[in-house]
Amino acid sequence: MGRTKRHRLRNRAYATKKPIIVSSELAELVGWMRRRRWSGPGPLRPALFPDTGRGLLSRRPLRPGATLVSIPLSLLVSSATALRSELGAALRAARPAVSAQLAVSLWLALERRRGADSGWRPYLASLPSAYTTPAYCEPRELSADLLPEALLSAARGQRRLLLRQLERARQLLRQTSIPCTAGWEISEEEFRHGWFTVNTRAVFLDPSLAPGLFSEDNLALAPFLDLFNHSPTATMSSRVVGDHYELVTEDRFSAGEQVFINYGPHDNLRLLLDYGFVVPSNSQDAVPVPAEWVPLPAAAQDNSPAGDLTIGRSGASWGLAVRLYLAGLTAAERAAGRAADVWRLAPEELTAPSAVRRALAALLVRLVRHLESCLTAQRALPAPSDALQVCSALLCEWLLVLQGHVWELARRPGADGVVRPVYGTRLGDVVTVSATRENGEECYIVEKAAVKP
Ligand SMILES: C[S@@+](CC[C@H](N)C(=O)[O-])C[C@H]1O[C@@H](n2cnc3c(N)ncnc32)[C@H](O)[C@@H]1O
Repeated sequence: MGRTKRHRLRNRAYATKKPIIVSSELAELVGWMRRRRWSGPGPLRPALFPDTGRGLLSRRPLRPGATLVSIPLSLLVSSATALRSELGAALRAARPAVSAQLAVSLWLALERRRGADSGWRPYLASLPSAYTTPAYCEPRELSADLLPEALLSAARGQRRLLLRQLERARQLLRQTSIPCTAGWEISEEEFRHGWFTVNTRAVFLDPSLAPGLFSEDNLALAPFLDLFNHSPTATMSSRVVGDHYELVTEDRFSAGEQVFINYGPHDNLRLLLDYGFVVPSNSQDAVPVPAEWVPLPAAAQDNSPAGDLTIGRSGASWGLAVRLYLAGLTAAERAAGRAADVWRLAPEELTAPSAVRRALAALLVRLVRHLESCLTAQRALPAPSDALQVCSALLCEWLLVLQGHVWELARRPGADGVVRPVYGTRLGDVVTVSATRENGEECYIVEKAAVKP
């Protein structure tokens, strides 16, 4: 199906809020798989869903224990497939050894290049033409105005990794003499498509089932099975029965409902980076706090264990609570050995002292303001990429997490007459965004404990 038709269908799905059956789009894939000993889609039917895009719908009620799909192992694409291809000799000779992801990505790019001559064409045609991981953001979108630090550095890291792997892929191709690759310098776009096809769609596979070069080789693409979308609440398992790879659900689905599987207990940042989407109200979500926003006095650094600096639905992570606690100790308290308490106190005990509560209240407001400012800058962009729009969705989810702890109470004029927001927090403190300091930073004043936690 062409891009325009797919867009039209998607718009219709969003407008009607009902799934739209798209089996015909995948009829070629299904027919091709059937000719390769696949028994067929069984109770499933591809459909376009309003909230999650293309996925699989159940045609009849499914009970816990039902086998969702059973795919012949011969249809899985793993590094073993790449090793059996004309890339095999170069992959075997590569030093240091390449990763399974690189081998499969390169194999995919090569098969796409073969076009109609590829024996895998129906599968390749079923793949999305682009993805929405941050590596698909426009270069100008990877900026500190638009993305908070944790997301920006992860996105930049993803791009650097991609470019390094592209360089290796190019070296490997130069060592082959495959007719269709003569004079071909694989482009960043071709390689990126292969890389994120693997990233967003591969399943884990026991290496003994598809022995490859790589001892840690545990990924495989599974045609049709890779149409399942993710739900954090889905429970399922995989197994190999004879020469088939199967997924078994532990959930119940009614007829006409989308059937989900579970990609793992990922927070939304991980889902965005690895798969290019976020889940609304993801219970795993936690908002990263830049380390430089919680500086530690030199004397406290020895007692600071490594740990996540995040704020989740239940409050500050242990690592963040420890840092705030250590930063809030007076010299006398430190001299009295209070820093060692961090090893035995729970997060809520660490954040109980008023100095810590006040620092946390100011931090919460600073984070809210920072995310809002990134979102405002994103919305002002004339043509944001699809990938940046998913980044916006992540920031909105993060704001929702923070809004469980802090909210705008009122707006009132300060001593200088300028009207500024005042925030209430679950810590019982009121935070005012005060005037900007000389160095340009906003300054947050914690005024009084007025709001009951
Ligand atoms: C294994 S594929 C699933 C099939 C895919 N939707 C398709 O059209 O081919 C994984 C991709 O599906 C999308 N996806 C999966 N679960 C989702 C969800 N709960 N919400 C939105 N998109 C989801 C993401 O783009 C992800 O990278």
